[in-house]
Amino acid sequence: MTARVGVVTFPGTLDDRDTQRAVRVAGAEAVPLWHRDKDLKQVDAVVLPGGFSYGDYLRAGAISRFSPVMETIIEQAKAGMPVLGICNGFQVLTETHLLPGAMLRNDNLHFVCRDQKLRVETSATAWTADFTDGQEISIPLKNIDGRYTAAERVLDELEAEGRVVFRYAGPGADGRAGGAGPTAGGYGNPNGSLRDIAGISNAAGNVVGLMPHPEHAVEPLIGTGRTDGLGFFTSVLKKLVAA
Ligand SMILES: NC(=O)CC[C@H](N)C(=O)O
Repeated sequence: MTARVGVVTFPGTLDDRDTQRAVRVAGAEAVPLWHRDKDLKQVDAVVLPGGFSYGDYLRAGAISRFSPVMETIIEQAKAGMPVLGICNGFQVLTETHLLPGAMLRNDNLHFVCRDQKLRVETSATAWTADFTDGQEISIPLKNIDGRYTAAERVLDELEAEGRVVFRYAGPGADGRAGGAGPTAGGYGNPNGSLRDIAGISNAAGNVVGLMPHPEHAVEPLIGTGRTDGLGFFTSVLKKLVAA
């Protein structure tokens, strides 16, 4: 049976089409979910794509948090359903408190758009099982509110529990360093995120959020031609088949 992966569209979402395509390229059925749907149409997993949901008013992700679709997603995520938040989706996940911390404006106050190298710190999540620990990948990054922040205590806890899933690890494979911020460690960290954190998971490992965009790097003919993002979508399929 083909796994069904829901892709949420809020007003202002940008990357839902690319995310649906990435799901299909990986071999699953992409199920569009509208922000007003409380019913998740029996999907096995959900992706919250990038964009500017509700225009990023108040704060990125702050209004989406109260949408009907999120009510059910929060419930299901707590029951173990795999959820991936990409960029604006990660911002929504911190606003809902499914993931700890918050996203601040990039330290250079600019929208940063570049190819970004990441280190996959752990393959022990629903969305990274197809990578190896320490593997370096390059996928696009494009945001203005990407500076991950959390209390020291929370950061220590994330590290101790192996929940830092991705760290910024240098400019992307295209070698362009564009947009690195003033507090960044060399050109590696593009926005001043604490401890170079690009993505984290919840304690159970089913909910993952990251700022860079795997859905834009799944086909050799598009973009940088790299397919490093495909592993996110194939990882969750294996998990669903095994379940
Ligand atoms: N690409 C995106 O998802 C943009 C995310 C967000 N609205 C920001 O600019 O920070």
